[in-house]
Amino acid sequence: MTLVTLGPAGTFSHELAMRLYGDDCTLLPTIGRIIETVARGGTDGLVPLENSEAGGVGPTLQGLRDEAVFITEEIYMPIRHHFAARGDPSAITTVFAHPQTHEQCSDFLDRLGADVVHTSSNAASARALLEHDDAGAVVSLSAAEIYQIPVVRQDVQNSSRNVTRFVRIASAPRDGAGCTKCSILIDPSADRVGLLYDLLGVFAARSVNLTRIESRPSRRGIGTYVFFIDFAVTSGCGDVLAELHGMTAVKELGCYTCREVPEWR
Ligand SMILES: O=C(O)C(=O)C[C@]1(C(=O)O)C=C[C@@H](O)C=C1
Repeated sequence: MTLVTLGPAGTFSHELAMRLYGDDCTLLPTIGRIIETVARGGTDGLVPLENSEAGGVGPTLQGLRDEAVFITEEIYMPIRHHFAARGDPSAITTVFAHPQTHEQCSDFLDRLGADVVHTSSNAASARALLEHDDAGAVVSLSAAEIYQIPVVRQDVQNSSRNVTRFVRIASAPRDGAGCTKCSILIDPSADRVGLLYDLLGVFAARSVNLTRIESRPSRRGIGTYVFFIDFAVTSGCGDVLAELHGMTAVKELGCYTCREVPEWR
């Protein structure tokens, strides 16, 4: 089966897809298109979900909310960013960087003081550099190698423990075997006193451990939110889901296995 992930060649998503699943990848330019393609069926996808420094990846959270896709595996990968430049690095006035990368390398980029131009991926940043003699770009090592651009400074990420959590997505949920975590999206149609307290109380009452909660705008106007919730698989999970369904709108985003990949090089 071919796997769809973020292109062009040399993104972290592409690098991880090749490490885990081999060469058979279809590369698309946006996360939104990857998720739409997976929802149509026939292929799985690999997308970034959150980063230890920059938090949730907006287009992935949006796609999980809007499309009929399910998480089937989560993968944690350490992320190292490098600064590449053509020409004199001290004369650079423009740097190409993906928005997530910008946040993960904000200390370095702020100190550099150049204008940051956002791109659609780290590989797109490397490609943009090919067309500009006097610019810089923040790129992955694979992108620097593929597009043959010189790295002038290694490891420009804010934190040496920079990790991105990727998810494999499919058009159908996986069966429960071996799953360690589940994700849901809660969309409370109306705000009321104690709503979040009541929702979280359902987990506490069954001793189910919440591993993440993230609120995102509902897109129904300012001040209304939806909640992305991850929780560990334990015996009380089925009861938690049944109870939540009785209280509010819940979208089940899948239960999945977990793996961590080591730093590559
Ligand atoms: O642009 C890439 O290389 C990607 O694979 C995307 C992405 C992301 O959006 O989080 C993946 C890993 C890093 O956190 C930075 C960028």
